[in-house]
Amino acid sequence: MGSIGNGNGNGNGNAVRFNGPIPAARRLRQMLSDPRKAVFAPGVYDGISARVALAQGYDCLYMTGAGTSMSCLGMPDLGLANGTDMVRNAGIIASLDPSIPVIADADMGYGGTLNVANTVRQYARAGVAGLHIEDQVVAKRCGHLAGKTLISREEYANHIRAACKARDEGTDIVVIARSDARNAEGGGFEESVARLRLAAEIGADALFFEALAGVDECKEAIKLLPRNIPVLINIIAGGKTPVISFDEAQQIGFRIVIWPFVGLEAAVPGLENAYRILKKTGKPPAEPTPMGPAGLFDVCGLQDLMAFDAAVGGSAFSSGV
Ligand SMILES: C[C@](O)(C(=O)O)[C@H](CC(=O)O)C(=O)O
Repeated sequence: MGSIGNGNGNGNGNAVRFNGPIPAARRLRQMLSDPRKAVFAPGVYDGISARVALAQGYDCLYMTGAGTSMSCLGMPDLGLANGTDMVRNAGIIASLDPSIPVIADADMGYGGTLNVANTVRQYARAGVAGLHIEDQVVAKRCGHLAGKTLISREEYANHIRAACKARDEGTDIVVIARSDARNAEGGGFEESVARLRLAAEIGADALFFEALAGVDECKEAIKLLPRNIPVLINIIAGGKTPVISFDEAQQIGFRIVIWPFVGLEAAVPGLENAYRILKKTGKPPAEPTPMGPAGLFDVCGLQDLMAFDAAVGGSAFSSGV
């Protein structure tokens, strides 16, 4: 069982071995080991959204799977992004600042127990600090949509066991068990509680109760789930869960707060507006003041890259850009 805060995987003889703990995962475990503080993780969906969020000084990021599907494939969150799409995006985001832990959506682990274990290994190798695995079928959908189908409790238990066993091969990656039972066919509040308790017994490091409906239900969930294990709340405007602030979530007892769509909700109207104005006027919008290529590239680390080149004796940028 991966215990929050110890920073060690407990290797198992036959398994694939890694060279040592992943710093970002260890950092996330440290953050989760302080019961007085919740982890604040804004959603990012690609390299530039991660850059913009990092510049604001967050100490953790959340890679949204829905956002990955939309930004990388132009598709809604209907299980169309596969493991390869997801691990690639997660690796890009996690590599931008390896000292800042990234919690990444890993959907249902993309198949059976072997796929789940492989997903955990690949995310760990990509530098992801934590990931969540849910109990929907492979043809999944966003947790806040109707018509979700669950795998059985037994199968879910096997998947969480597989994720924990892969984690224990020597990485510190934080395994977050998610249950979508609350608003799925044949599920319900009690079923989510039962599944998350089971996941905690198996060895999950944290729990994600998807689609909690209402503040009272949030409080009830915290009361019913094991005290010694962090619980994540997923806040989406227009979703099932009430939009509460970080402080309110923390007060209720949540230990990880994610806002998957905060960046996308800002970006999409901005893009729509810019493309509309360009089409209508034949010119890009004058407001906000265009940043220009260097300004945009600065957001993506241009200055650091130029400094790196100079530090190793290069002159590629000696007369500026
Ligand atoms: C958290 C989530 O898995 C995500 O991809 O960000 C989604 C968000 C969404 O599609 O509303 C989920 O809640 O299923």
